[in-house]
Amino acid sequence: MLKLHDLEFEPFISNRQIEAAVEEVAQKINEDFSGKCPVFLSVLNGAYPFTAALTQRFKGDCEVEFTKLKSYEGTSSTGKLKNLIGVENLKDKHVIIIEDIVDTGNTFSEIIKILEEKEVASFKIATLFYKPEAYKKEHNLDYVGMEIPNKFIVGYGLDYDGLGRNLPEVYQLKQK
Ligand SMILES: O=P(O)(O)OC[C@H]1O[C@H](OP(=O)(O)OP(=O)(O)O)[C@H](O)[C@@H]1O
Ligand SMILES: Nc1nc2[nH]cnc2c(=O)[nH]1
Repeated sequence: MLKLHDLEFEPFISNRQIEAAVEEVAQKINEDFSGKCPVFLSVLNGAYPFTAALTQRFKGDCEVEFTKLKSYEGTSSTGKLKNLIGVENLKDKHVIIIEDIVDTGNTFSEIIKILEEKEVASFKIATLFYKPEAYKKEHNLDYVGMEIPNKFIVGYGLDYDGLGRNLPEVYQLKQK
């Protein structure tokens, strides 16, 4: 059992399972981007462990950039999105957006809108976790580590009001 602030969480996905999912995504990206020099665009804060694990497995030249856009407060999506920072110099680049999780898809679709204005050569999305039951958008997700049920999770980059990002495994909110 894990307690963060006022909430209790229970173990859900082991570090081993996460590593296996990262490996699978990395293999596909290596196949698709062989001989190319993609820009991995990591969406802070949550994507930092996935970004490190994924980019270290990339065989070849690549760039790694970081961007930030906030949409979540507490345990539910607020739907209010802020601006994207750090996306200069992407013109004519092959961009792979790295997310820790795609939930409603609001964050991802906002990023797409902004990238389309940046005249990138192409873009794909790689997300470690995906909640198909919560996803409200049409856009196809290119690389998905793991599909999960529509439950609030923490760990491996994901936080509950600032806590839990450092955990090497993932926990889910405990049912009351
Ligand atoms: O698909 P959505 O419903 O938009 O949710 C996904 C987003 O929520 C989390 O970010 P958050 O805004 O909590 O910021 P953080 O990564 O700094 O915790 C996560 O990292 C995704 O970017
Ligand atoms: N910590 C956390 N952030 C999220 N952002 C979107 N979905 C989630 C989730 O399940 N957990």
